[in-house]
Amino acid sequence: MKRVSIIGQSYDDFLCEQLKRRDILADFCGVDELERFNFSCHLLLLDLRCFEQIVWAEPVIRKLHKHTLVLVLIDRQQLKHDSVHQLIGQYAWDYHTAPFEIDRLARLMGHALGVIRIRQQCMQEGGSNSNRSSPVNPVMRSAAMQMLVKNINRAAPTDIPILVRGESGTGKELIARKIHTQSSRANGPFVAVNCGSLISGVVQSELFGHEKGAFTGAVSGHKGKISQADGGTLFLDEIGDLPLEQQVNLLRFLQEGTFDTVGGARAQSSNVRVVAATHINLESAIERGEFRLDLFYRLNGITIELPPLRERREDIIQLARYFCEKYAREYNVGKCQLSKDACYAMLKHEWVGNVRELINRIRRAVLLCENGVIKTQDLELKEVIVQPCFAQGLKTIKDEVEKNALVTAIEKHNGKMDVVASDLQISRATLYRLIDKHEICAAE
Ligand SMILES: Nc1ncnc2c1ncn2[C@@H]1O[C@H](COP(=O)(O)OP(=O)(O)OP(=O)(O)O)[C@@H](O)[C@H]1O
Repeated sequence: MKRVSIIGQSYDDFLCEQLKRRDILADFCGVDELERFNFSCHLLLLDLRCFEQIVWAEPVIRKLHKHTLVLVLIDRQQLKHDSVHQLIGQYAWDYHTAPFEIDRLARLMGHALGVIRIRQQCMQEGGSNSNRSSPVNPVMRSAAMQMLVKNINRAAPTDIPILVRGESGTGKELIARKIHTQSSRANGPFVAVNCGSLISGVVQSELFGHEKGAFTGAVSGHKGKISQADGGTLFLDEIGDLPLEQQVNLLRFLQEGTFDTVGGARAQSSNVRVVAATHINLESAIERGEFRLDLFYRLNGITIELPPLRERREDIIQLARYFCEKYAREYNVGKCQLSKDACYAMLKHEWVGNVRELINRIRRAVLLCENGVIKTQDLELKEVIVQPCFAQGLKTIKDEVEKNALVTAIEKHNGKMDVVASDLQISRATLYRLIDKHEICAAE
């Protein structure tokens, strides 16, 4: 039996019965009962049909585990509201519009549950060989990301703890995996723990493990995440959400290398490199007394600050193309291209959900677009009226064109400089001078 959590309805007999017939168990939760909701569920159906105001929905979604898939149920006329558009664009894996058709909805859920199963399998395989689960090529073309790459290259081979900071969806976990694969521990496990989604009461057992019979229901011993990561990297995501009493235990482990399992008589040890991540301001959490200063110093050997996507707009189109290709291949829909207007709209958009929002919009657009061309509407973005901006001055415009031509040619020829120079009909010396002038990072 598969399970789905439904927020927005107290209980719906008909829906419950229909889903049960299809082997799906539904847990209903009204918006006034959210304190009892299990935020680490796998699939959430957000029923927005009876709500005029949906301001409560975003904070709920933000509390979910990041691998939770969100389906949204809405009335067609709600699609006219910007807030609903934004919510779907940023967070939804898919949506279902009324009239409510149980077959269509069950198919959608079946598909989502299938994706969840495949992801879980991949993550389990990734636990024994982390290379398999990390995306091949993180897009990092912008100057800001190139700086970051330099810092990662220096810090990764050491065992120094790293704190990755950045807004949600900027790629903190991806960076943590990159650090792991570039470290001497690359052949060991990469174990990720989302401290925000650990269920209170079992946090200590999840992190440190428990012995058989340690508490009611502990019918066998359990290896905690710290032991699982022995010889590899422990990625502590959303570290700001770790309860204070567990912060003390973690600090002890980081200082002394030992920890106690729940119900264990002897201290255990594990050899891990810790990479932690946060999207909240830990300094403010320390001032509020919610995060320990000594733990902050322990975790923060080096800080890697991931800029939000709106502050590295040079990456937007490349990321969009990367995910376009990826999903076109995955969904077997043939070649897919971005129209010029869609590119302008993406460059103007604020991307509050960062790369995760971009992925959501592109994935849906790949499925919805016609003739393999993604238009602005397919991305559910606002149309941008492009006016020639002569105010920039001719020099700036020329410089931009020159830089774009260089970057495109370098990419096209995989950094083979003699071929790039010949394609651009300039000498190698001029090519290197221009690469320096535009501060392009191009390794041959
Ligand atoms: N530079 C990048 N190139 C390719 N994919 C990226 C890049 N940055 C992020 N992604 C993808 O965006 C998605 C979100 O990234 P990730 O989970 O690492 O973000 P995060 O900052 O850890 O988010 P959260 O704070 O919500 O945990 C992932 O699917 C990741 O693979």
